[in-house]
Amino acid sequence: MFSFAALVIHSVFRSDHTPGKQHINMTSGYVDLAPLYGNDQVMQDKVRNKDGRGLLHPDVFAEDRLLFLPTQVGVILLLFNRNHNYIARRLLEINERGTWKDSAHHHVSHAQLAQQDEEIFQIARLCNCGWFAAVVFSDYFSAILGLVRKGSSWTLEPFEELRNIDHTVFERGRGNACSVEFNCLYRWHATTSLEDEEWIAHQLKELFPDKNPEDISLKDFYLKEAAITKSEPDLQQWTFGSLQRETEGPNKGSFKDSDLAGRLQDATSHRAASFGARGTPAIMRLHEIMGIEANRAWGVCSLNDFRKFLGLKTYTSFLEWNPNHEVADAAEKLYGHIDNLELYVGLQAEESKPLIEGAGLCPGYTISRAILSDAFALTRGDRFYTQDFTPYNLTAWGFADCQRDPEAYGFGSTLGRLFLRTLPNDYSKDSIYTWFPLVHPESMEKYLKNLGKLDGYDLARPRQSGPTTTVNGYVEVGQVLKSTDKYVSVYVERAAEVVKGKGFFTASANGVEEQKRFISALAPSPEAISAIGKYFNDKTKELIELHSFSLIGQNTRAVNIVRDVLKFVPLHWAATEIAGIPLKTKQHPHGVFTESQLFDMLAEIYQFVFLEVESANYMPMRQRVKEHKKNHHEIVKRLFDFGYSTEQVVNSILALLVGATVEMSLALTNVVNLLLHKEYDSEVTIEATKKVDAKDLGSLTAYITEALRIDPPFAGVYRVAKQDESIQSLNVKQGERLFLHIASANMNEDAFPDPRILNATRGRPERYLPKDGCFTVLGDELASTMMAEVLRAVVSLDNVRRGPGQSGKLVRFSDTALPILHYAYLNEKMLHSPWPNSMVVNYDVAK
Ligand code: HEM
Repeated sequence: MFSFAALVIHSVFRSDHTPGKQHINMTSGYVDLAPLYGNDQVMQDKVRNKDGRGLLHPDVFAEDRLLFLPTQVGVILLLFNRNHNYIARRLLEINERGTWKDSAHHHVSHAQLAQQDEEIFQIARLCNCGWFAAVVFSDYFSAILGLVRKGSSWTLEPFEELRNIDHTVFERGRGNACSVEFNCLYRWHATTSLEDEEWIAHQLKELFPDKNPEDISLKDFYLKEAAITKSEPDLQQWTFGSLQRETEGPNKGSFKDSDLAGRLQDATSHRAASFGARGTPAIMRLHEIMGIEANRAWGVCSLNDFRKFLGLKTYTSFLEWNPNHEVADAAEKLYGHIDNLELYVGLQAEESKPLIEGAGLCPGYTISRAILSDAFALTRGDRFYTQDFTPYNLTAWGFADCQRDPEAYGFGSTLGRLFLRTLPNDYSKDSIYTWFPLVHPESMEKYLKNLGKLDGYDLARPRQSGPTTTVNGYVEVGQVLKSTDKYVSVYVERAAEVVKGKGFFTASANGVEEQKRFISALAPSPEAISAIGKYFNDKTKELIELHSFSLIGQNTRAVNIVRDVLKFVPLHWAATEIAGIPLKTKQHPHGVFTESQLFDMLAEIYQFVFLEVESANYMPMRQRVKEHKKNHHEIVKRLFDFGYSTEQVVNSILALLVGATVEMSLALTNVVNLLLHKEYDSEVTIEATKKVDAKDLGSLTAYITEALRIDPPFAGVYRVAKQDESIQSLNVKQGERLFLHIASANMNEDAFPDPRILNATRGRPERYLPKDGCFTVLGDELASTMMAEVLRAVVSLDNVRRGPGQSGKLVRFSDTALPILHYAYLNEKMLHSPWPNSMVVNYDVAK
């Protein structure tokens, strides 16, 4: 808590220590992460890597004063360095305006690189500052106001547009200058924990080995500070708190994740001290003298003057200010009259607020009253958080990414999301250390117990999880996929978290048998398979017809093939034909769910069970998915009405609904996208487009197989090894988590000569890696037939082609942070999602 506070104050204060210049604040006075980015161009240039991607050097920051603070202060700031780089990488990958190029894959001139580096860097910086402010207004304020104890995710909204009573606009974004009084009331040295106190003692011993702490003078201190500043090494070499940078490997130059997490978790488990008179540790005597001297040099007002200014009652006696006789007497002896009580001492030694219901931080009342006004003024006055805080300036994704999320776990925690993003193997998805890092774990346990929410959290310190090994080789991937007894998926455990009882066959231990039984009931004969195929062909044509619109004066029609057709064909079949859930459409207004509602529910279940969920989203999504199951009483009821009698069958239907719809839609999208390949920037060459014969089901199926080799719906799958094994160069250990990168393995030159050529007549079907997803759920024949019939309907359109400009493109990007997604898309909230939502095609009709 107070280490984060130290970051806030270092963002807004940097008093010059040069004699005669102490009144100068050398930083901006805004919550702008100046300790990370520096206060001027010279310093900013030192932290930037400038290779065209807008990145910072790994694990650096600009503020040398942090090297003298307890280690965890610098560690939190390093996480903001990592967050900057995460954001910058995503900005380039998403490339919303299409103006940047990745120099790893394209030739880019120096001038262009410099310009794009500047653009990406500045946007990432704005977004990262948005994150910092979001932490201030979530975790930090929640602790200050005591909201976290109540389980509330409410917070102050200082940035909003407000009106005065006479309807004029209440000012915002008009600038800020931090007051000296704010500097004075924000010196919270009394809260230093015992562990940090020891750390300061140790540090002073190192700086002044020959002196007792009480003998160190201000002059000694300033001289030492100046000498250290002069001899500072390059900031890429800085280390602090005995942390060591890695000297080799892919993380060269960075600190070890586990070291950083260890320091943070230690700090969470250390108790802060309370505010109030005689609370500041003796070892910080000098720091306090500096504070008092600075305030006198600035000529600040008295405590009573300050209270008058704030509209508070002035004190009439020392005892009223602090009812502790010893403290009041001492102050009276020094200052004579209460009106003479100086501001610094008056604020720091005022009686502190008792820890009672509704109380939060518990400093003295005057500090607590003033701090919020100041915090409000300095953030609301910042144009970057008000008028200029727009999707235009931050990009749509960046703007969405840095919003405080009241739905986030930990009652809307932002720090938890930051930890899971930047230290993914060292913070766990449900630990209280992750979601309430500013509160002592023992206290948090009590609060959660009172709220009846202990169940949702793990009280233990997070355990480290091993990193995943990515397997790219064709032979290795194939071998692991085939050895289903030696390498298991984690779907079973995932499904068990949200689906009660047996029968969810797509994620169950004996799923293959169950699946076979189910499919033989569904499609017992070749005729039955043909009939289902016909349904898919008819439905595709029907949806195309329904959603097409004409272009004026031409015999051209257009349809959003992804949003209105491919997304919903499999859904219609599974919902209405199998589960008996009528969909709510224009023609059937009394259906149960709209197409999108059902798609979104099924997509979330699919993502939760089969895909990788961004760690910070895991717990909220788990909750929602459980709710979907509950809300599914309608589906379930209908299934029982339909004649099913056991939970097992209901679960089987759900498994089918989930496994045969959303992923098939994505696969179809990729196939159609390749089919329309023309005029599209791609590395793939299409050899056999003309050979796609709408009349020949076999040719359509071969085309689909080849298209999905080149552009599979997901990049790969996860497996866990049940024992040690060596496969060619791969040495697997029992318990190791493997990510089988199927998309890479599919590009193997030996198995598929000229792998980037889409050639539907390759033959040698055994060379294709085992198909996953809907092919496993429905069986190869049924799934292939369904998809081929959809494709047949699309290729039968006369002169089918991409819609003009952006409308005809499948806008997507690779997201290296979620490797399982071959491509990611921006959803309607502008956050990344595995599911596509738009691509327009045009086709001709007779006049
Ligand atoms: C426990 C570790 C800390 C140490 C060792 C420490 C040390 C110092 C030192 C040496 C100064 C310079 C004094 C001066 O310039 O007059 C200072 C200033 C200051 N400290 Fe701390 N501090 C710590 C924690 C905190 C915390 C938790 C806060 C409040 C949230 C805080 C607030 C301030 C403020 C506002 C200043 C004035 C900064 C300026 O004017 O540039 N400090 N501290």
